[in-house]
Amino acid sequence: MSASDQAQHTPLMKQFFAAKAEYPDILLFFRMGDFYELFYDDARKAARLLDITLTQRGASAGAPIPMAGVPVHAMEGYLARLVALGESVAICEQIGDPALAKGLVERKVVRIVTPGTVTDEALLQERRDTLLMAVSRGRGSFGLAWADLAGGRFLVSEVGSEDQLAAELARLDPAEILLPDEDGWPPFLAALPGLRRRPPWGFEADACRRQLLRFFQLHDLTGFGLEDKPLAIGAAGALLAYVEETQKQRLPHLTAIAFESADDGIAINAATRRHLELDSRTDGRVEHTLLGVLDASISPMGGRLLRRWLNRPLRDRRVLGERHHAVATFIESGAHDALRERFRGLGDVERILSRIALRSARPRDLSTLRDGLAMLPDLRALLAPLDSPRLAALAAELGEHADNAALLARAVVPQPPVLLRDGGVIAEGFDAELDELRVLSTNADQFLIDLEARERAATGIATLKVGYNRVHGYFIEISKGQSERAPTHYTRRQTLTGAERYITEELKAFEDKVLSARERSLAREKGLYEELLDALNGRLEALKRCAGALSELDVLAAFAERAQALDWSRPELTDAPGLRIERGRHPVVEAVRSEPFEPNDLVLDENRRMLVITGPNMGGKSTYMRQNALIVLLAHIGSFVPASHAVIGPTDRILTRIGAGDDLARGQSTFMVEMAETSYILHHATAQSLVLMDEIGRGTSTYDGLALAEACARHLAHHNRAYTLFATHYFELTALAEPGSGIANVHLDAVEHGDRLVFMHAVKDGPANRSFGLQVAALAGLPRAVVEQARRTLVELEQRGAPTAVAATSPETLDSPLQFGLFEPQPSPAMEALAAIDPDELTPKQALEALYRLKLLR
Ligand SMILES: Nc1ncnc2c1ncn2[C@@H]1O[C@H](COP(=O)(O)OP(=O)(O)OP(=O)(O)O)[C@@H](O)[C@H]1O
Repeated sequence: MSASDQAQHTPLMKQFFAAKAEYPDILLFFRMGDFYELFYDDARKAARLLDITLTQRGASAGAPIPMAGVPVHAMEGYLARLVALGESVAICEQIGDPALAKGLVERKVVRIVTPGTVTDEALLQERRDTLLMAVSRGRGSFGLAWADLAGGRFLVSEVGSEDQLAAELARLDPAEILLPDEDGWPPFLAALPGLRRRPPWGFEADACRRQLLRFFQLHDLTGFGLEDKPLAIGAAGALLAYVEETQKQRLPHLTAIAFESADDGIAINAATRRHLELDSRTDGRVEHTLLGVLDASISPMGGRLLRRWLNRPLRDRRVLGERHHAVATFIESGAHDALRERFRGLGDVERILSRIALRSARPRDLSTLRDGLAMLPDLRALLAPLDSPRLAALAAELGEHADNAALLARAVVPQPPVLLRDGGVIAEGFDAELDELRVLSTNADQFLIDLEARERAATGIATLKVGYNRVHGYFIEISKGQSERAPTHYTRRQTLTGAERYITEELKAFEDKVLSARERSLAREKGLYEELLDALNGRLEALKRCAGALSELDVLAAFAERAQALDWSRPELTDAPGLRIERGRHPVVEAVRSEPFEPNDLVLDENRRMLVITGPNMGGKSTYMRQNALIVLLAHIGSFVPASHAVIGPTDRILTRIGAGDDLARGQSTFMVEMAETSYILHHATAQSLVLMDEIGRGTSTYDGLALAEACARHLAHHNRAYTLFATHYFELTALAEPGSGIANVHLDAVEHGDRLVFMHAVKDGPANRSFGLQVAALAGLPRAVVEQARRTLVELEQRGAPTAVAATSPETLDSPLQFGLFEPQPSPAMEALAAIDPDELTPKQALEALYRLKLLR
């Protein structure tokens, strides 16, 4: 629509176009009375996304205007849906009172809601961070900044490759991503929801550095460890500019930037995260995930911290050792039960503090904070006798906060109303002036009752009433029939069908006094509330530390509860390379199964780096592999583990290749995905990595698959020297386990009981001897005729001697290329003789002689 077109529009639509011009890319909610209306393309888009009716509004500039609207009272729900879809919304309000406005009421965009910057309780998920992220780019490397505005956290990092960028995006799962508006970004980024392109100069390091210095009021960024990190600075600056632009207010709760080094965590790439189903399943559901089993935290902030920990296992054995020790201390003392009981009344202190900083805290936020702070002495007393360095440190971090607790206890009524608007939040006795104003307005009721009685007596009209209405104020009401008897000093104020309303000098004077007292009392209360927020903001840093300590205590207490309830044990993290797990279990499979879970051991060390795992389908190969990865992961977040004992050496990465469906969205076939993931593993696995390979080569023809699987196994064992669990259906690979090769065979088993197949689920040394593929297929309900046909084909194949053994593997031969010739039929004199015979040329006698000759050649 051109400017000249717009000139012909109605004044209202002109106002709309002016507001829309400032926010061309996002939806504009335009307040009109009890509705927020959307027009033109916004209306079409909202109608589609929110399933609301697309209508038309009159005509402007000669054409009807497409329009859709949402009622003001239901706005939060619609906003929540839009931000969940990655959409942003500018909210344009009516400024001033429409009743008083001459002509068009003034309107202004007062708030911008974007998926990554929301802080309203109603728009956030309780137990999941909502992150805004910015990504900057250098030569082959990237700077990342992410902020959790609702939690008051701001972090940055730098990564050296697209793969690492993808891994970080998968880990952090931001709701909104800011990218410089340039070409050449990897395709996986373009597909993410909540993507927002920003001018590239906004990511420029020097300008961003200045901006950060201004925002944090610093002289240099060394305190944040950022001085030599231009990419991180560029991302942080771009992020901050966007936040300031959209929030239109101060952000005192962003007090620092923390640099997160990738080396501090165990690297887990996007595929591995998906395969291990840490906090969501491949089908997107969250039940039956590791988080589902592990998260026994009570407060929402504890839940969020636990999820953060789970997604970033650490390598620092000192930190982890302290966590394990804290969990053990809880279990020994039983103190976690009492602590958890207290936490039930805790509330989301972390987010409340952010709302206090952003000045959007509601009265009940303050009472929740008050009750939380009042708990601190009790919590500290529970922690005091415990002998654990981490718990002692957390008790100190909690702080005293006696002054804050006392202030809130004095200031806020025990159960405040939802909104400050109607008053009644600040407690009696907190402020003398407020108390006085309140007495005035409360005494009003008695005054009116007295007045009514007096006037009834004076006039003799028993039905005379004193009342109040918002437009006309106080009045004396006399029914029509009696109105003749109204005294002369009554001035008529309003005539109704059945009654007349009057005012008197006395009532008017009273009205002025009371109304102003009520107004002043509300204003006073608002002022006091603001002062209260100021006071709390002055102590924000210490309060935030307290919230952090509360969250961590909640998580550690939850670990203790889980360890006890599920019979998990304290893992041992050592310098010695390798992995020894006794009676390990899969935490999720165990939780879901009704029958008992069969525990299994695992030993991997310098001389036993790879296990080739064979066994029937459904035998438990995948479960066994994953349970070991999950045990390693749990140990590295500070949790106990589902095993009777686990000793775990240094681990830098967990890498998995586990079958999943086609990645049709990215146009890749199953085999392509399989090979891409395998390639990533072969390029990244080190001698400290734990690698799970499940059925490599299954996605292609038998020979190709076998050849690839074998070559990958050799590479992992010899070049990467990673600790590898290699599950396969190719029995040929069991031949890799030669003495000195560092490779060993283990297998799972099943036994047939008549028609039934019983899976033992126990991992035993050595290769499997049968696959039971047909039995499992029959169990799965394949038609009997098909299974019978398959059985006949199998017998034939076995008689023909289909692929059998791979060359024996010794360290010397590990490097040699795969010998394809092994799989081809060996030349045999009998076969050659047979090929030379033409049956049509032979007499019966010659045929018989030929047969005798062939028998001799065999
Ligand atoms: N140790 C165990 N104890 C009890 N049940 C188990 C155990 N391991 C596996 N199971 C059960 O067996 C099922 C199949 O296990 P899993 O998927 O690991 O088999 P698989 O050998 O990888 O099969 P496939 O080769 O078909 O992929 C699991 O869903 C689980 O219910």
